[in-house]
Amino acid sequence: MASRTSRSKAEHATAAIRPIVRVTPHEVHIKDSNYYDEIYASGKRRREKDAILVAQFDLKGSAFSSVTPEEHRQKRSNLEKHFSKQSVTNMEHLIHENIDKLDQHFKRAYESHKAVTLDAGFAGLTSDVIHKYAYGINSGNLDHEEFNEKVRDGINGLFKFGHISYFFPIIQTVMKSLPLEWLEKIDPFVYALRISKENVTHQTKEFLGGKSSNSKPRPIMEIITGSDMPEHLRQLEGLSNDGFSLVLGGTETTARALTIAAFRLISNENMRKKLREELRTVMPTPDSRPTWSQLEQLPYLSGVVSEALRLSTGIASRSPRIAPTEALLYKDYTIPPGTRVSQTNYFVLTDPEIFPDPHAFDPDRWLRAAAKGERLDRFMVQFSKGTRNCLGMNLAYAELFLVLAAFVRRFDMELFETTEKQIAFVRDFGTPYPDEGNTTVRATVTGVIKE
Ligand code: HEM
Repeated sequence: MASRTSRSKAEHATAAIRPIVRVTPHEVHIKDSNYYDEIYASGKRRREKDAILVAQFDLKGSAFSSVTPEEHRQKRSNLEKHFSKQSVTNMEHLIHENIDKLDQHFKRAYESHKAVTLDAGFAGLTSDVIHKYAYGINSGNLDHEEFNEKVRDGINGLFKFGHISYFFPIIQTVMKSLPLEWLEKIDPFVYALRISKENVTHQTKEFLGGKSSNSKPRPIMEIITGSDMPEHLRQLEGLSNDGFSLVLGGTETTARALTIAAFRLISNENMRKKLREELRTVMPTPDSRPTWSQLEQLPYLSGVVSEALRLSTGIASRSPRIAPTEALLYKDYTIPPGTRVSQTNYFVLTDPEIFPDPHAFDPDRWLRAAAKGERLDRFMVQFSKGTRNCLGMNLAYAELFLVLAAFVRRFDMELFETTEKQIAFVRDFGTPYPDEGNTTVRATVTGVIKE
């Protein structure tokens, strides 16, 4: 399959005439890490998304697809409180329950000497957590013997299909009207996308009809579809698409960050030992269950999490903003109001002026920066910035801290038939992909830590 955008092609294109390039007739790209906050601004500085660009994802009526700040605020405020730091802290037990399941997989793999596919395990975990939190259902990925290798098919479908439907919007209507059995044969990824969307719509409809999940605490979608919510917000399409963006956003990005970290930690024994020693302070035994808040205090683990987020990139594609009433000033340039302006997150996250030797996974860079009083976190744009930043970032952080702590404190692993090639960012389909297939890391479990 042809790649959507080759990373190196994009790098060369923007490097040639940096830092400001008109990348399409309607969009200006500014490659300057210090200018990011101007484009992705918050507060009173009005920023909109582009209606044509968001339409490619077919998530009508959702917070993600809102164009104006007013519409966005109304939709997002409904969801936001469930992803505050406090709310995520309150649902930590859900993450722990799924870590326990992953743990059992790794212990069985140790006994059977079979290789485990870590990326599928991590995507299974993030998907099971968000399904339970948002819908109160067990999506059961971690109950499969080999995890659920197909868990990411729907997401792949969305990103790959979104690119085509951006240029040919009519194709969305065609794909929706095709019988499922035909669609399965034509494109298994778009088929998986339609199945997951139909499931989410079905669940949302049931909640809107008054069904109770009997889950404690009540799942987010049950709360926001409740009869006590304002009627104009209780619309099936918008709510289903909000639920679908949670499920989509909550799976692949965090799983990829976990996979990149796992690859580096398995490959580097010194790093693993250093982290394990630090973890012993809050995990006296391998089975200890530290809290996210305890783990966040650990400087080396924090460095590992930051490097995982930085080098996994998050969203690879450009996501422009429009300042509808403000002319943006960049050096000698005045960008007229209404222009799409973007900056690719990857360029900031690997800017050698800010992160020397940018492709090295180096948790210590965070400790060195802190000792010098440097604020590298200002350039951590993987969750974007401003009013349209990531809704689920606290959940992503909690999962990263809790899963990586258990992974390193409890197991030793060796890579199995996996090289840098399988984790490299070569193709951009919304999130980064290697040359072929998904980001994949396979490993054998060589030790279960006893003390
Ligand atoms: C490492 C993990 C993650 C990364 C790197 C990430 C990255 C991002 C980015 C860059 C955006 C802005 C997209 C844009 O410009 O349109 C975004 C938005 C969003 N993310 Fe995440 N995300 C992550 C995890 C999550 C999780 C766990 C959830 C689920 C709860 C989630 C749900 C969303 C939603 C719903 C939006 C749309 C927010 C809005 O427009 O108001 N993300 N994410």
